Amino acid sequence: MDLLRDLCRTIDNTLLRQDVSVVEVEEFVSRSVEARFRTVVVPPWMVAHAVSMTENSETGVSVVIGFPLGYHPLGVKLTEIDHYMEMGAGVTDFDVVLNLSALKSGMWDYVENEIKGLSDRLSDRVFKLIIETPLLSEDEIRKIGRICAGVDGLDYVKTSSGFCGSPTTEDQVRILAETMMGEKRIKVSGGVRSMADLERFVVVGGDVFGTSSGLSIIRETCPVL
Ligand SMILES: O=C[C@H](O)COP(=O)(O)O
Repeated sequence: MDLLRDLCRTIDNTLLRQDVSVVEVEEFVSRSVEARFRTVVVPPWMVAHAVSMTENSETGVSVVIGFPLGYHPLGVKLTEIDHYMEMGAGVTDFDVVLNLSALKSGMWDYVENEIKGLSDRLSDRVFKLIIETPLLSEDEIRKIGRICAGVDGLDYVKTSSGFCGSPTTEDQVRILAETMMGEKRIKVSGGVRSMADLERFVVVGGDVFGTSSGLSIIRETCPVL
């Protein structure tokens, strides 16, 4: 049972479908709190509700920023962040999508300044940067990995929004882990569907996992949950 508990503490259980109803989110948050998942990730307009539902539990709330495409100006992302900061410490984690358009344009200074600007604003929260590895070349993963490794206050590099059309692969995680050499933790997300997926990503360097299959993954081990 301890192993199962440790496993749940590595999972940000995610429900971000565009057409999800309030009732579905409520059921999802209740079950996630029972399972003691690390955090729940819900549509932004229901974050305040999730915060009230997770109060006094071991489960935090992650909010997504600039989601899912990431190409909002930095000022817009910061305004979004401030909106959730006002909800208090119950919004524990911020998962922010990087500006991939700037990255693909070779605007590495812009990219680095964006990450630093976000990190300054998120100094007292868990800051995860979504870099969308399925859309990046090996060189680009290495370059963004090196930048991320050098930014104080960035807690996790997260592989994918889960909305980019392709899953995260083991190779992408391995390259990222090699490049960052333990300087930042890695949240693997986008296509993590089973315990076997989770295990293969642990082997290549995943520390925590974002998945919309959290409950079915733990039910592989404990069917009563
Ligand atoms: O952050 C997590 C992702 O949105 C989940 O992606 P997934 O639906 O592929 O599990």
